[in-house]
Amino acid sequence: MMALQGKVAVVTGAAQGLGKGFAEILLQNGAKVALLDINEKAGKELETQFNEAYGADRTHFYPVDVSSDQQFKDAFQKILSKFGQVDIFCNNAGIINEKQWEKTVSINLCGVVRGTYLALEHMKKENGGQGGVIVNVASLAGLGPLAQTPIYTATKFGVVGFTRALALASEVANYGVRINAMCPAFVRTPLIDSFNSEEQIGQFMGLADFTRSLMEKFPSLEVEEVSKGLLLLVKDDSLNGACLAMMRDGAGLVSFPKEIPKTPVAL
Ligand SMILES: NC(=O)C1=CN([C@@H]2O[C@H](COP(=O)(O)OP(=O)(O)OC[C@H]3O[C@@H](n4cnc5c(N)ncnc54)[C@H](O)[C@@H]3O)[C@@H](O)[C@H]2O)C=CC1
Ligand SMILES: CCCCCC(=O)/C=C/[C@H]1[C@H](O)CC(=O)[C@@H]1CCCCCCC(=O)O
Repeated sequence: MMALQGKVAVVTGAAQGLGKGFAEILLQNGAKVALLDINEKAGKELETQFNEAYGADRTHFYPVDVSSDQQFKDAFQKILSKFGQVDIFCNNAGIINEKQWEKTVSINLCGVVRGTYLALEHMKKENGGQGGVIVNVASLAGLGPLAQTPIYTATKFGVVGFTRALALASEVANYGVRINAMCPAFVRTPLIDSFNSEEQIGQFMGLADFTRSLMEKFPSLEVEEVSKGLLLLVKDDSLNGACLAMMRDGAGLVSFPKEIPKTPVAL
């Protein structure tokens, strides 16, 4: 089990919702945490709140839009200057916006790739790094389709595929870095209001009742429950390439088929 005392973590989308919960559980377990978010006001307020609760200088906020390469790189350098190292990197920032779908891809998928490559470059043993762990936040919608949000679904399938491929690369090439994904069902955060917003859902608003019925099938999780899942993926040294599915009735590591299950067809 990886001990978190003295480790340095980075969490994107940390100003509210799941990111805030992830940052807090890492602080509670002894890590220092760099908070990254596009929302500067909420981020700075959270920095003050966390430093008061967990000790001065345990946390610092960096304003970053994960869809900007430059902002991400500049912040990473500042984090290294302040904290000296990065051991844990959680790519959590994400949005639902089917209307501005290219923006959604740039944040949910490209943002995860940007953060992962920055972290990997620093952590990789072949570059003189100390190893570490990266956790990418996907969704249950990265394992099965959510009809109301095809672009969101595509980005989350992308996050799962990217994570699994890179985890395999890390194993084969011995990077010394573990890369895992989280796939929670609905979680009680401001994000789930998006399903009722025409601004964000656009042409798929007619499917709102369908999503509502799914929410009955997958009752919302609380941030604190999902945060325990992050801690597991960070601490358990045996996990690389793992996808943790989390639902109200329990969590589990997803078993992916070794062979493609298929029904034969005549061609
Ligand atoms: N709430 C839910 O039902 C579920 C959420 N997720 C995923 O969890 C992650 C976090 O979601 P929530 O906490 O629910 O959302 P949220 O909307 O409560 O928080 C998202 C945070 O990300 C920040 N953010 C948005 N765009 C950004 C950008 N370009 N750069 C930096 N920060 C940015 C926001 O300012 C906000 O602080 C997302 O990736 C989401 O897809 C996964 C499964 C379920
Ligand atoms: C271990 C199991 C994998 C099971 C995958 C699964 O159950 C997928 C379910 C989806 C189903 O195809 C139809 C759905 O809508 C399910 C996804 C529910 C997504 C909740 C995501 C919420 C969010 O990201 O905001």
